[in-house]
Amino acid sequence: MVKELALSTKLVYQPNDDIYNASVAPLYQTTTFKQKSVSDLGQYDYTRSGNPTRTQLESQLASLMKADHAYAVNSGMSCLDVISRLIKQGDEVIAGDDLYGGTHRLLTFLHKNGSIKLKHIDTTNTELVLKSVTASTKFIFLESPTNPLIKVVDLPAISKYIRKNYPDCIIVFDNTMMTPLLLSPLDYADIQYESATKYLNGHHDIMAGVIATRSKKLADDLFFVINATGCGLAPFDSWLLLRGLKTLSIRFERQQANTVKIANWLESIGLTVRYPGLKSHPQYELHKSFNKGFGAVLSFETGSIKKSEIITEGTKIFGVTVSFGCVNSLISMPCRMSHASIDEKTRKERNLPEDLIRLCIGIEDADDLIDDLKTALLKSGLVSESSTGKIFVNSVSKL
Ligand SMILES: Cc1ncc(COP(=O)(O)O)c(C=O)c1O
Ligand SMILES: N[C@@H](CCSC[C@H](N)C(=O)O)C(=O)O
Repeated sequence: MVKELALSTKLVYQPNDDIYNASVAPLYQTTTFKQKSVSDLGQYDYTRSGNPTRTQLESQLASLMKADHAYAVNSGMSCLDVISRLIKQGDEVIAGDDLYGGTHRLLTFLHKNGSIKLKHIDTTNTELVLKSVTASTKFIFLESPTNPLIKVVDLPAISKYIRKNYPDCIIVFDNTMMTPLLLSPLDYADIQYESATKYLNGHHDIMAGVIATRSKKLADDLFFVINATGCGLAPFDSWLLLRGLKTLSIRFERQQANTVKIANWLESIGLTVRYPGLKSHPQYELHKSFNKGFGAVLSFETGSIKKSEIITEGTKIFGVTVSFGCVNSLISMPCRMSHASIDEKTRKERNLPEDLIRLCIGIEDADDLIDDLKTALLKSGLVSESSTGKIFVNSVSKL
């Protein structure tokens, strides 16, 4: 039996069949392909329908995602747009109530249009999910750990129940936070998608998304929409993503190691930190039971919007930036930035704290990052430094 290559090898080992044996897959920066005859299209005719650079990327992504079919599109939101076009008018859809703000925005738009019947529920409450899914539920949208509250969804339990009782319900999983390195969602879900803008590319220089499935029927339907709407990833962006993928494993390893160190430091000074790699996380064991790591995003509250603003704006190495997965460390206030598309009333209903700070850790030196945070925390007055250099939280005042 041939031993399967490890993901870290598959990321850099990208064989291609270039006629000149180029070490790096060539970039086919072309819109059209000449045909042998009017009736013989050949493999490619038009880049919206297919392009060799995109095919190279898609076959690598399929292998990484343990999928039979993978498609590269022009953003993570395009993935959701394509998938949502498979929903038939009036179909009931269940979605988590702590999904990424843009996901909430598009699904809510479709609901208000009357295209879908959407129920937002707390999908980290497994009992509630099992009670809420019925024969009318055609799609369920899940994400874990959630962004930005870092709550864990019991994907294996939910999948087992749905597959046994409602095999026609399509389980869609957004794996942006974990990447194929830490989780293979297709072991549990019918469709996996990821914003490749984040870790897969890793350098914040392209927008991209990936949709993967093991079902031929779903793959055909997804491809139809991608070709019909024209959201396939452009050749140059496909080429850049192929390059970014090569360092995913090494980047993510460093990002996680830094995050563990920073999460422990923040906890040690008295803050309550949301990170599934901390034993204090209420779902630490659950997360560990089906993921191979903890990721590189954490969040914490300060008890004061003003202090959160001073901390966020008071860092130097951390960029005040939306998004995550970049080699650079980023700091943000989700309610003002990435999740501002969720209105204030809904944020309140979903217990999304307005003072929440999200850290997305990069590959810099962890001690430099801690020093940067220390300076900003001291500036905000949230923490003090003792004569022996010990940092401690003063008190978490009310909002
Ligand atoms: C979890 C998650 N899914 C999907 C998206 C959408 O991806 P993109 O920005 O590439 O459209 C984002 C962020 O934007 C995200 O955080
Ligand atoms: N203005 C953008 C905000 C993008 S947020 C990107 C990312 N998913 C994150 O969580 O930071 C928008 O309106 O979508």
